[in-house]
Amino acid sequence: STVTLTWTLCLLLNNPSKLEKAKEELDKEIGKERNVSESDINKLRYLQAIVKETLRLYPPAPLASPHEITENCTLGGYDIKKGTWLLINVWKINTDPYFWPNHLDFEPEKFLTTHKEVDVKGQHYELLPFGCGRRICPGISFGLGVIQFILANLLHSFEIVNPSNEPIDMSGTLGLVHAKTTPLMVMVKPRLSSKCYKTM
Ligand code: HEM
Repeated sequence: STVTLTWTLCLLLNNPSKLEKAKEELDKEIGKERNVSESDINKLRYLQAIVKETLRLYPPAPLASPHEITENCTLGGYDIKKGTWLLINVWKINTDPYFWPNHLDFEPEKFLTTHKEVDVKGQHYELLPFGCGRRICPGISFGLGVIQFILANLLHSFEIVNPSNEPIDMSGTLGLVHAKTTPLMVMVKPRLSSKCYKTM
C-alpha cells in the first residue's frame, strides 16, 4: 500500500493537470470545511481511477508471486513439467498496447470512459495488479481501501508540491516488490479551514 501511494503521488506531481482534477473533485464532493470520511470514497470516482491507473502502470508486485506447477501440463502451447516455477509478468500485461492505447501514459480518465468496466479484482485479465485465480491477493479490499482513503486525505488536506524544478525521478528497484528507488521529497501546506487540523 505504501509503495502504491508513493507512486501515485509521483505520477500526480509529474502530471499537474490530473492533480488539479483530483483536488477539484475533492472540493466539489467534500468542500473545505471538513475532513474526508470513509463514506466519501464511493463518490470520489476520479480518485479511484487515479489509483487504478497507478496500479496499471506501477504494479507493486510486477511479477505477482511465483506459482509452482503441480502436474505436467500444457499452457499456451508450451509443455511444462511438474515442479516448474511460473512467473507472470503483470506489468507487461497491464501495459499491453493491444488493450491499452497510449499504453505508458498516465490517463486515469480511461477508467471513467473507454475502460470503465475494467476492474483490478482479477476478473479482467488485461489488468492484474492483485493477480487472479485462487492465489489472488486476499488483501485487495483492505489495500485499495487504505490507499484511497489516505490519498483522499492527503490531497484534500494539503497542497503537495514538488520542490525541485526537475520532474520526479521514476526509477524503481528490481525485485519482487517494485518500489521507488530514491526518496520522494515534497513540500506540503494546509489547504482547508484551520478547524480541520485540530483533530489531526
Ligand atoms: C496495493 C496493494 C497490494 C497489491 C498490489 C498486492 C498484490 C498482490 C499480488 C500480485 C499477489 C500474488 C497473487 C498471485 O500470485 O496471483 C499478492 C498475494 C498476497 N497478498 Fe497482496 N497486494 C496488496 C496488498 C495486500 C495487503 C494489504 C495484504 C494483507 C493485508 C495482502 C496480502 C497478500 C497475501 C497473504 C498474499 C498471498 C496469497 C496466496 O498466495 O494465497 N496484500 N498480493
